[in-house]
Amino acid sequence: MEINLVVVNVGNSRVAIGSFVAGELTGDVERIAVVRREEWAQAVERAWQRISGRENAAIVAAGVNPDVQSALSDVVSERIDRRVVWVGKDLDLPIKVLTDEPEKTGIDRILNVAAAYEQTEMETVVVDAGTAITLSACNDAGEFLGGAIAPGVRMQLDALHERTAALPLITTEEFKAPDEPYGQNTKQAMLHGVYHGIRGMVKEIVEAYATQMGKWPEVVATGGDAQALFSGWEIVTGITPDLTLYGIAKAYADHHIKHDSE
Ligand SMILES: Nc1ncnc2c1ncn2[C@@H]1O[C@H](COP(=O)(O)OP(=O)(O)OP(=O)(O)O)[C@@H](O)[C@H]1O
Ligand SMILES: CC(C)(CO)[C@@H](O)C(=O)NCCC(=O)O
Ligand SMILES: [K+]
Repeated sequence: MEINLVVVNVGNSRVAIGSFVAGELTGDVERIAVVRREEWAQAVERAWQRISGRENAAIVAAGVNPDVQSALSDVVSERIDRRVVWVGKDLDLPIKVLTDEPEKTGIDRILNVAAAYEQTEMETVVVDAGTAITLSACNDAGEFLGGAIAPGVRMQLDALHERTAALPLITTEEFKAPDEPYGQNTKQAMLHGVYHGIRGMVKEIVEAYATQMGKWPEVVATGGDAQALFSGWEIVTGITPDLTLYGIAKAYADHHIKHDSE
């Protein structure tokens, strides 16, 4: 079956939109703030125009943000006269999820692990540095084990500024590895706290999971802050920008392989 899809990940801060044409993620992925509804609606329409004439064209989405997800469903039915195919609701999850309540585990985390495991085929930890920073682990059979949830970069920087009198706002563009050994001014000191704090957390948690697993896992990073945080770091095996979108496409392909022959 040829895969022609618009894939949409509805996050907490941004909507990510990509197109798979003949099975390949083609063209730029657009990331637009969830509040800019008209802009992301137009991006979905543009993405649809790339694939609409093709075999089995569909719009497949996943999300962790119910209000924006229902806005996406409305936009797609009004402007494209299609129904969004939702992973988890209309499509089976692509991996087995061993958490206490799988339906409450973030679908982005599940899809990240599914997409990463497809490449690694071994114990894997995905670090998603988005609005929240999540770690999500699977065993060597690709089963989702659980993980960790912590505040993301933007959230940490905003909280430091908003809840103090003296701390400045650091913009996303300013966020990078600190270049002073001790943080000799306020902004450098904040970068030391947030940048090294997150890397230290990731290292500590990966070490704990490696001990549990009895083996060092592959560590794959994704999300808006992955490059700034992890570029060139030996703990992270690779940075894959659009992991969740690959997970959405995989869920669609797996579901059809399983059900079309029935
Ligand atoms: N151009 C940008 N606009 C917004 N955030 C950006 C940008 N570039 C980098 N970031 C960083 O990306 C992070 C948000 O990540 P991302 O966009 O992956 O999250 P998201 O879309 O809200 O997804 P999720 O809710 O799934 O984490 C913020 O902490 C911010 O620092
Ligand atoms: C943790 C976030 C916000 C990360 O996007 C998302 O995966 C989510 O809302 N998860 C639900 C809670 C859980 O994963 O256990
Ligand atoms: K994300």
